[in-house]
Formats: sequence, C-alpha cells, structure tokens
Amino acid sequence: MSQEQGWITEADAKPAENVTKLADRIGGLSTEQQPAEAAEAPASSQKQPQQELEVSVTLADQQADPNSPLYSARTFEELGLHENLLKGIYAMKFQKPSKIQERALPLLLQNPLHALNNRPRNMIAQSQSGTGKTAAFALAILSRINYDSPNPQAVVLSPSRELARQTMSVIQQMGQFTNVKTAFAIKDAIPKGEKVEAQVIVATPGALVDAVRKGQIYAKEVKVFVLDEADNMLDQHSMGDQSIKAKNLITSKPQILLFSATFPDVVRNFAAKFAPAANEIRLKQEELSVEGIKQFYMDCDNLEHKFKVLVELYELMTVGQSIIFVHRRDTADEIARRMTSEGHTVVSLHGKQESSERDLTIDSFREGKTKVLITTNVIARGIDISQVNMVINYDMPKTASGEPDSETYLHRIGRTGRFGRKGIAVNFIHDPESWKVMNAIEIALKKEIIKVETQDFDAMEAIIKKELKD
Ligand SMILES: Nc1ncnc2c1ncn2[C@@H]1O[C@H](COP(=O)(O)OP(=O)(O)OP(=O)(O)O)[C@@H](O)[C@H]1O
Repeated sequence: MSQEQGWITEADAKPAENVTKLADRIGGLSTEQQPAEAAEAPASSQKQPQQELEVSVTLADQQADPNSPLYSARTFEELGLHENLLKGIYAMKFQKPSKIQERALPLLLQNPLHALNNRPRNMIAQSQSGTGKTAAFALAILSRINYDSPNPQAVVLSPSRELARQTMSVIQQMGQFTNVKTAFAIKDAIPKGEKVEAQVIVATPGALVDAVRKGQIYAKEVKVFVLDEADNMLDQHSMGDQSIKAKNLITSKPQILLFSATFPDVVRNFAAKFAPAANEIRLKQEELSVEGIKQFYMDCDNLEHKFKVLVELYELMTVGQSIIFVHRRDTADEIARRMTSEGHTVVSLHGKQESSERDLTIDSFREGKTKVLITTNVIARGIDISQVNMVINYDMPKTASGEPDSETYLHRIGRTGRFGRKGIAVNFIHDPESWKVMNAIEIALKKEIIKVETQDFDAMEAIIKKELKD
C-alpha cells in the first residue's frame, strides 16, 4: 500500500537496509558534531521528493487493500450492531469499517458464555493514528447501555479537554438515533452542587475523580470504562495516579477498554494489570507509521533561523491547516506573538489558558476560521481535524526526562493524514540535540525522515502542492 499512496521512498522499498543506514547515522554522530555537517552525510537525504512517482489512491481503494489499516472484509451490518447505530454510522458517511473496528467490535460486544466474573472481557487495542479507534469504543458503549436507566453506565477518560469534547461529539453523532444522554466531567463543566444525570460521561481524570468524590457522579452502575490514549493515561509521569484513583472509585467492576496508537513496553505490563485477561490487538513497531504522512526535516542554523524558516513555510501554506508543536507554553505564545506582529494570523493553545479561551481557540481552528495553531503536547493526541495537512515539530518531542519521545512524535504527526488522507510532517533541526532526537526517533520507528534544504522553498512548495492536489 505504501508504494501506491504517494512517493516511493527508499524507506518503503528497503526497510532493513534503511534501518542499518539510520543506525550508522546515529551511531556515528557525536553530540559535538554540527547537525548541518552531519546532515550532509547520508546520500539518501539529498533525494528530491518531488521527482518521485505520484499515484492517487482513493479511500475505497485503501479500504479494499488487505494491507491497509483501513481495510475490512466485513460491512458494518455484519458486525452485529443495532439498527439505530447503523443509522448513526451512515449519517456520519462511514461506508465500511476500518481494520481496528472490524477486529475490535465483535470482541467488545461479545458477552461471556460462562463466568469470568460473568463480565465481558477487557480489551487492550492498538491501531495507527486516524484509523477510527473512537468509533470502535463509542459503538461498544452505545451497544451496552441500558437506555431505560438514567444512571452513568459508561465513562471515557481523555488526556485533554479538547479531546474529551471531540469524543463526546463523536458519541453524540453515533448515538443520534438513540436517546442516549451524555455529560462532561471536565474542568468548569459541572455546576457546583449539581448531580450529573447522563448514561455516558466523557471526562478528564482529575475532574472525574473530583466529581465522583463529591457525589456528583454516581459510579456504581458503570459497565464500560474506557481509557483513550491509554498509554498516556497510565503513565506514572503523566496521568497514571489519577487514572488509578478513577478506576478505584468505579466500584461496579466494568469492562475496561484501553485504546491507543502506542503502547510502549514500560506501560504495557501495567496496562495488562489495569485491564486483566484482556483481548489484545497489537501492532508491530514497523507498522506504527501512517503511510499517508510523509516526513521531512529542515536543517536550520540556529533558533532565529528556525523562526525565519517557519515564517517562509507559513507563506507556502495557502490551503489547508497546520499545527506547530513546541515544547513550552511560553514558546507557543512567543511565536504566536511574533508571527502576529509580522501580520500573520496564528493562534496559540496550551494548558495555562482558561478553559473558555481554549474552547474558543480549538473551535475556531476546527471550523477553519484560523489556519495555524501553535501548541504544546496538550493536543498532541487524538485531535481529529481532517483539513490539517501539515504538522511542524518546531521543537522535537522529548520525554520529561529529556529522552527522545517517539510515541509523542507519532501522535503529533498523526494530527494529519487522518483516515487515508495525505499529510506532511516537517521537523525543525537546529542543534546537535534536536538532530540526536530525530535520529533516535527514526531508528525507533524504522522510518527515514527526508531532508528538504532550508534554502529550497521550491522543493517544499512542490511537496505541499502535491499534498493539496491529491
Ligand atoms: N469506518 C470509517 N469510515 C470513514 N471514516 C471513518 C471511519 N471510522 C472513523 N472514521 C473517521 O476517521 C477519522 C479518524 O478517526 P479517529 O479520530 O477515531 O482516529 P483514532 O484512531 O482515534 O486516531 P488517534 O490515534 O489519532 O486518536 C475521524 O474523522 C472519523 O470520523
């Protein structure tokens, strides 16, 4: 599939050889070396992407290709879904399930024949970004609810309010022909002293724990408990503590569903304890990259040059939308301020802003009123805006302890190339450290990132045009 979807790169054609070359690159580079110098070394990075073969592949073609993550042999009807949910699916213009939907749904909906605590089995499910995991768990939830009871029966935990709001909207659209009641448990959403009366609750972990403890959410009838972006939600450096507290407060022993595009080994063991005896759907490391997302890097001289290159790239982005990821909140604000003062229309979004401001910002971006969003990892995961055709890693992603973060990288670039669409990811490299991070990510993901000269905006323009044309 990879060769049909876009440019044929050496990475697609010869993975094993490519990995060796990448290993040479990272192995042979001392941190003292200048990235500009080192970047000249690999012959492959001199490739001119615009010269490569161009083939347009439709969604129907991809869904008919057994190697595609969007493929399924079955129709939605054949997955045993209720008629009202089928109506919702078709109202959303879905024609066929994706692979994760086809594989997960029958397992999710299966009822136990005999006692394993007489509960449906837990699930740990992995599938590439933008392949429809939300619909998989949303349909499971909507299939399990007792519509005659007003009490909370399903809880979905999300890592950010933006993702919680988006997930809620998917559940509501899928359930538009049912009489499901939904509610948020996110910051500023539950009025003081009020009880939440809804069958499905979409929450961020801290807000859920708070609301259950205050008696605002009755958690004794919850049948399905979903951790979306589960590796992040279980990570002890992130929201792990809150997720465990949330689970302990839901005393009804629900079916536990863990979904993510990534499950690094460090979290996987814990995930298996959190969701014991689960059905598992896994990906191999080399399957993680989405073929429709073409990855590039630009070798900048220093921080100031990085900003100049960004502004030049912005000039090329006449159609579509882009997301620029930075490491720190103040950098997001600073770049937004500088670009705005140069007459460009950009907005920043990060965790230090008020809830209402964040909602306005993401809504206006989602509606296409703003074209460029500068943000931190706060929205690296899950956000689904089909018009986003470029992601820029202005700062390469690193973990809290400063290590290269290939999981966050995958999630960030996965904001483009959604469900078979094409997208481009551009990494800004400006010092030995960012070069080292990029090389480590290439090796972890077994995927080469192609160089585009910073002086050669024609090459970049050709790449962008190609994306917009197909
Ligand atoms: N069967 C389908 N047919 C057509 N479009 C679909 C189908 N399933 C999902 N989609 C669309 O694909 C897009 C991506 O889906 P979704 O956001 O659930 O991806 P995801 O796998 O959760 O990605 P991420 O890992 O980034 O969170 C959405 O716009 C959704 O509406």
